[in-house]
Amino acid sequence: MSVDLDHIRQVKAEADCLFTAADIEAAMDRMAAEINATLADSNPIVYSVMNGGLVIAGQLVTRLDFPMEVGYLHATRYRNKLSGGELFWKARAEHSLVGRTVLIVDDILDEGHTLAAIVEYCRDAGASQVLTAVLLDKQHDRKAYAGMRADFTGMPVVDRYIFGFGLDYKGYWRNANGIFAIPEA
Ligand SMILES: O=P(O)(O)OC[C@H]1O[C@H](OP(=O)(O)OP(=O)(O)O)[C@H](O)[C@@H]1O
Ligand code: HPA
Repeated sequence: MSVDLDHIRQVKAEADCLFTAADIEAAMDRMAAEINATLADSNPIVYSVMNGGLVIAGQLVTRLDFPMEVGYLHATRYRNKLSGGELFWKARAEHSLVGRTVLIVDDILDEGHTLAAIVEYCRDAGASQVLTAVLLDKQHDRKAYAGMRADFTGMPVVDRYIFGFGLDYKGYWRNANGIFAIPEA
């Protein structure tokens, strides 16, 4: 499928910056302090949820100062589209999860179906404790279940389609160093 790069560039040029790189750094510092205080003695496996979790997970783990294993899970619900569908698994855990503490790191808790399914999968695979960390928690009442929250959250974000710092717009701009919202129609 061909991509109109002029359109991709235009979306970035016209987007609203919701959080700067400095805002994100500060949020990751706060998250890391909480995670260091909570998980230091748990010998966890820390999983990035690909693709969106790649950027936050990479930068978060360097702030964590205790022994851990790291890896990735790949589950996608949006598949480069602007609204979510059925969860599609591309890669499951390589480690045995039996008796382990698992920390799942993702870019965003939006409706939460992705994280809910991953948590259920880790529990079913025998993990003794499954915790979740997200950079952003989108504010709306469409969560997978009422009151759903991650165990560690960086920042709340408004209910708009956003990109940057792992989040994509049509597969692009995961590399944008900030959180941006496409203009409202
Ligand atoms: O809370 P939800 O409504 O389930 O949405 C959150 C998920 O959606 C995005 O992934 P996506 O399916 O777009 O795949 P990607 O990580 O490859 O972008 C994001 O990275 C989360 O994993
Ligand atoms: O707002 C979003 N932007 C990009 N990817 C997403 N996945 C869930 N919500 C979003």
